[in-house]
Amino acid sequence: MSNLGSSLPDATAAAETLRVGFVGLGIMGSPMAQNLIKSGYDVTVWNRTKSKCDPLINLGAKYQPSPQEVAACCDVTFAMLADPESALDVATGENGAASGLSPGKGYVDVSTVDGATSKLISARIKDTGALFLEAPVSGSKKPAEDGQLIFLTAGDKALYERVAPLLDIMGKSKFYLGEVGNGAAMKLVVNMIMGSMMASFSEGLLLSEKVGLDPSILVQVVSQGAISAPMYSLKGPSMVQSLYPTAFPLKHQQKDLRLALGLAESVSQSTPIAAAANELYKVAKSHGLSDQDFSAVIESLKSKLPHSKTE
Ligand SMILES: NC(=O)C1=CN([C@@H]2O[C@H](COP(=O)(O)OP(=O)(O)OC[C@H]3O[C@@H](n4cnc5c(N)ncnc54)[C@H](OP(=O)(O)O)[C@@H]3O)[C@@H](O)[C@H]2O)C=CC1
Ligand SMILES: O=CCCC(=O)O
Repeated sequence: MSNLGSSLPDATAAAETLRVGFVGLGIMGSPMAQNLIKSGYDVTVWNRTKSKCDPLINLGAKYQPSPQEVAACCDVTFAMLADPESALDVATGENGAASGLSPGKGYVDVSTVDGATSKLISARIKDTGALFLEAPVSGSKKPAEDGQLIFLTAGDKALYERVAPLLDIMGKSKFYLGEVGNGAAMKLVVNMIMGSMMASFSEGLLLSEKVGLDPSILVQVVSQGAISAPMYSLKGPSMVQSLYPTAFPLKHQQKDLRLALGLAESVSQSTPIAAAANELYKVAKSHGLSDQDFSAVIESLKSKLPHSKTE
């Protein structure tokens, strides 16, 4: 029986009594934490850039000045960080969450990272006697706002069960995939497919235009056929206008392709389509499009690229 299972209150009464930490309040973390606050949870937040905490504090969240102090005063702490480096640092670095954890507590990392990073974080968290769950999400800014994310979890089953009511507030479904690393791998495979789909869609939009077709009509045709995907209907109209309002930053999509290619390499799986797509995202990054939506990858296929910038 886990410490967490024996020392935390029953899930049925959890909303009133469970103290929830949330560190990392970017595009995804902010709406996820907001949904927990609105559901009545006692939420304590931290973010590297403190000003991003303010809207949540105004909604009733408490604030602590470090991940360590968040973890120390909460039963369960969620982390939504940019990449493997920041996820590792916030969990295990100086004043990181691990230094505030102890038996009876839990740490849930919902960032998209590779399995090796997730295992490092897990080992450090488990050293403290706390429980660990990796739980990256499928779904972007709007699903995060609407509580419609898909959680891909792995790790301590007792923690999965304990936080299930919270995952149900932030998401529409959740998968428990066993050992730490499996959630990360599932997420990377999904985002590898997504990155290639977006690159291929970009080629189609530009080709249609070049042969004299209206790319807006291509978007409509695609949306009614077998290759229809919400992503094309959602992003297509703005891509046609060369507009890329950020929901999923391009730099994160390229990070996910890079990590997925590493995963494929580790098992000698051939992934030439994803490798080609990754090159397009790298070109887009080198032209200053990192913080635009990942649909801006289309710009890397245009003969006139936006103003160049070295990153
Ligand atoms: N946006 C999306 O559609 C989706 C994103 N994801 C994944 O979720 C994660 C977060 O994405 P998203 O919210 O979009 O990203 P953002 O870039 O909006 O937010 C990143 C967060 O990480 C923090 N951060 C970055 N570097 C550090 C550091 N060195 N130390 C401490 N904190 C740091 C940022 O803090 P600060 O505010 O100070 O910069 C911010 O809170 C990523 O792993 C991404 O791949 C998963 C599903 C969908
Ligand atoms: O990691 C980002 C995923 C975005 C999405 O699933 O729409």
